[in-house]
Amino acid sequence: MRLPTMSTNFLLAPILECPSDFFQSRDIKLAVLGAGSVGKSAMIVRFLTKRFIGDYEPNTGNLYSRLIHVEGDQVSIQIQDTPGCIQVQEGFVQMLDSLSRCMKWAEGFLLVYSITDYSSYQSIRPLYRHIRKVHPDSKIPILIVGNKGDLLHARQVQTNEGIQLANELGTVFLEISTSENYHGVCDVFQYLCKEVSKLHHSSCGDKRRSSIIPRPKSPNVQDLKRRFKQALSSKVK
Ligand SMILES: Nc1nc2c(ncn2[C@@H]2O[C@H](COP(=O)(O)OP(=O)(O)OP(=O)(O)O)[C@@H](O)[C@H]2O)c(=O)[nH]1
Repeated sequence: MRLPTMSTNFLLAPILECPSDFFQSRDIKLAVLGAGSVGKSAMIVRFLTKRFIGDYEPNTGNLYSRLIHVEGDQVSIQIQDTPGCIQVQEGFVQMLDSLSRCMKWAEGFLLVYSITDYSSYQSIRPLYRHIRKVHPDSKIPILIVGNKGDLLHARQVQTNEGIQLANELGTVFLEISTSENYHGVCDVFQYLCKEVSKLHHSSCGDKRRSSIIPRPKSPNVQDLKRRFKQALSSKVK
């Protein structure tokens, strides 16, 4: 097969410079964080399998990869489950190195507390600040989730407190029950995937715009005629 000649190379150049993910979307990388046994693993498994599985080994940080549909498009997602052993001291998060690495890696975050555990709610603000420090770009999507919404008799965090916190931090908030409502869990992940995909598309648009090579100006017709005449007259001489 013949390779493209110079002129077709010129046409291809701007396209080849665009990263391949312009045509095929990149993986969506999400992290689920929360202090204590707030239901992180249960939420992820519920979203990916539709099943609520009650008992998990204390989580050491599983990474889940799946193909899912977001607004009709198939996308590949990776979800990092994280250990709940996050300590908050004087408003600052103490965490393992692996968790810090995960924070850098992720492009969208679910911050989960349990409505039955006030201290898990109190850790959301420091976690949020930590993410903002790692990602100073304010666009990174973060969603606050109050889980275990079915355990009303054991409620320690009022729905209003979740809403207020989200308003204060400028994020979105949802109260859900992983055990009782698959759709709530699904909404949470779908929302985050959509937000991350929007960012992918806008960043690819920016890269594409900056990678387009300006097209050389084509000589105008008068100029071509003049050069043609010149060439002819020099041959006649
Ligand atoms: N009633 C009720 N229980 C839940 C819900 N979500 C999770 N659980 C239970 O809460 C416990 C902890 O859930 P996990 O998913 O292991 O929590 P985790 O945040 O991953 O915990 P770590 O591994 O300690 O980080 C389990 O017994 C779950 O069955 C819920 O919506 N309602």
